[in-house]
Amino acid sequence: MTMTARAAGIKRKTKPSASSLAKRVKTKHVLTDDLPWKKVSKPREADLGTGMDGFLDLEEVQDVDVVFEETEAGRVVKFKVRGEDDEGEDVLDAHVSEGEEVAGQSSAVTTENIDLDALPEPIKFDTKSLLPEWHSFKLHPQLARALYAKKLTTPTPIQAQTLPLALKNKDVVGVAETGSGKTLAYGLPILHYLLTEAYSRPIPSNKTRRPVRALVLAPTRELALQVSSHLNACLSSMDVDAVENKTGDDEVSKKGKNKGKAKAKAKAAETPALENKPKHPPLVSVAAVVGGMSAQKQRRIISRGVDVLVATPGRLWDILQEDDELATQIEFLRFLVLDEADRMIETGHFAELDNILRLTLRKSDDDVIGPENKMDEEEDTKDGVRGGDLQTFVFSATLSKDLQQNLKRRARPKPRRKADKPASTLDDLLLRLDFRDPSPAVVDIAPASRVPAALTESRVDCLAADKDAYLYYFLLRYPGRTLVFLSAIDGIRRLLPLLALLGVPAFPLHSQLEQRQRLKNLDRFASTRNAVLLATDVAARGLDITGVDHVVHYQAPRTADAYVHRNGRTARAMRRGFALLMCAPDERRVVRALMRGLGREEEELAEMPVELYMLDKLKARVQLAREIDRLQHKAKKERHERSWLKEAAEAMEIELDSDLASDSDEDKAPSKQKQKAAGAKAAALKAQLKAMLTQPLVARGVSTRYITSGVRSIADDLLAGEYHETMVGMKKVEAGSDLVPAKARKAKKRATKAEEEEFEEWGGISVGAGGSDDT
Ligand SMILES: Nc1ncnc2c1ncn2[C@@H]1O[C@H](COP(=O)(O)OP(=O)(O)OP(=O)(O)O)[C@@H](O)[C@H]1O
Repeated sequence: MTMTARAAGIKRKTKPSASSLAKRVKTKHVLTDDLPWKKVSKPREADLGTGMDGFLDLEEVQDVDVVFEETEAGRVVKFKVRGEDDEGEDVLDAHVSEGEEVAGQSSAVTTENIDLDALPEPIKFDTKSLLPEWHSFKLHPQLARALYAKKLTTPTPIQAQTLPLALKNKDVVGVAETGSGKTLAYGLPILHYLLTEAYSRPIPSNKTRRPVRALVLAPTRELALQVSSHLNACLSSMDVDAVENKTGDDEVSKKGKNKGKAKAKAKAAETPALENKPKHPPLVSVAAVVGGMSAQKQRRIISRGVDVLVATPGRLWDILQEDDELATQIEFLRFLVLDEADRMIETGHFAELDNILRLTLRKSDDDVIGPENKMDEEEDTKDGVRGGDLQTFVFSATLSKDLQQNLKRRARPKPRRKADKPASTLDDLLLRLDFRDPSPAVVDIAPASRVPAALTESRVDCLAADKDAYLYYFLLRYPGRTLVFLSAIDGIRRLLPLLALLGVPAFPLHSQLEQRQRLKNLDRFASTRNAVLLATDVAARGLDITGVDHVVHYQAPRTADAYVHRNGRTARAMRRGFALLMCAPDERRVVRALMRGLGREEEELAEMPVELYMLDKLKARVQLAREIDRLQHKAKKERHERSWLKEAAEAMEIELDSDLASDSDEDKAPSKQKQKAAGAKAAALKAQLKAMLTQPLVARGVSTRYITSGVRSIADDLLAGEYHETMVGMKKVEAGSDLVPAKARKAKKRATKAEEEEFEEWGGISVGAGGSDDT
């Protein structure tokens, strides 16, 4: 019989192999965690999303009998693994292995045909000629190959400045603008160290539990999964090879006469043909441990041995409380990283973070009992820093200058006793970090304004009640991938059906969604060209979503740091990006304060131009969509209340009063006729909206019949390739290219103050039921 198991809520049945049944001779009892789980590919038809390592894994197990045994404690389930021979654990390991990859981690693979005493086959890569700008760092060839394959030919400034320090064992505090490559700034030195170590010792058996050598703590699950997958990508040789060969081919076809040279280059990479070689366990493995996903599976992965553990503090602390061995390993870490440290104290996991960090503090010599399998420590010292000791990296785009100064000045902390009070602020926490380095290096290359050079900022002043229409205007006016930040989940829930009715593809992302759904929505957003992600600040930090064109602050963020990080989801890795701040009259003070917090003036933000004539047309659509949504919401609520009442009465075996059971009472339960009428009204409004949506939106003074006539000729736009398909008569331009400079805006404001006041008094459209701003 074959047993199937649930991983993140999915079941799958598989048949046992005929051979395994035929050869069945022995059985042994094991725990669920020790069963030979094997990853299977995600079924496409299940629409589970792609591209997020660890998002949802499906595992199956074969040749396992499920046995129910009566014990004193009651009936218990036991699993029996059938084996072909009597080699116990070996048999189990061999099953676990084949081709398994879990949570972005290449896990145990069969060690059959592998000479465990041999050193891993060295990798060669000609960094000097293929990646000259990385050459001086002398990174492990496997990393150089990965960088080459990913076409990361030049280190970013933060990488260039922190790598030499980190590679000399120094503790590093790195501050650089969002999207500037901080992950690799700390990831490369860690992987370099671990790979160098792994290639200089015999291939490890998959039976020994390797200790965790590096711990990366990140504030959100998505960020932890992203970091894990980012680091894994640097270790995945197969991927590297594929792209590398492709790179060679591309060069051949592109350069034509340089054919021979390009081929020689590709050859210089000297990619070992890995496909037909026996596989050994990964020499360095990276895995993520985050909440919202199977804790059992994460424990299993850790128990198999992970070199780099990327974790959110909450889940890691849960696991640590039950896993003494892991707790000991954390005490003897080689690398500790706090990614987005300043966010971590806001997430409600501060206590867990503090607890985890306490494990990394130096103990008095009497307390120290190293883990059995602790690697030999290096004894060399570079720049006064002893190798082999814990090395700490703290990275963020926003760490205050004061804090950096304090870090530099700080005295070496004394080991703390357990009874010490926990830290309560970021400064407190960082100052209590046990840097082994007497003078941690602080590299702060964030621009003073904290605005990446490639980001264009802008604002639009509008009434809170008009924000939906302004957002809709923006989405139609500047198509692209837009990330909209709201300050409350209610706001997302309200806006989502509204955008759906208006035909705008939008996905939600907030903490009350299941993790599976969160990752799936991220995936869908990333793979849909003109989509909207409606998110709370859970998406503000660290997320590296390819091709986010715009960030919209539907509500002003509460802090300057939040503003910086939200904006940082666009304009990453030197790509252009645009951020729009929607500012209602009652948010002006907040906006002023947050701009001051950035050392800037409120007026510095240029204004996004809005064609009021076009906006009015959109307001009519929005108004209608709100009314439909209100009717649908009301009908749904009534249906839900009635069925709940009925079910409760049935469960209690009581009869409902006739006025509750029947539909006769006007106030409490509308008649079927009333319901029907409401349904018909909603349907009629929907038809009206549909008709509206099919009508072209034509700017004032434009003739669609005679394209060369009218105040604005659309023929010119057509010829110039600037014809806007959705808003006819408006130029198709990138967001940010038509901004009104702040000074001009000020002058205009003075001149038209009276006019503006009139506009504000008019107040735009009214807010339907449940349609208030969720701030
Ligand atoms: N040397 C490089 N050259 C080009 N692109 C790079 C380089 N290093 C990293 N990148 C890319 O830059 C993007 C942003 O990197 P990363 O997520 O590490 O930024 P970050 O500084 O951590 O941002 P945030 O502050 O928002 O967390 C990623 O897509 C990454 O692949």
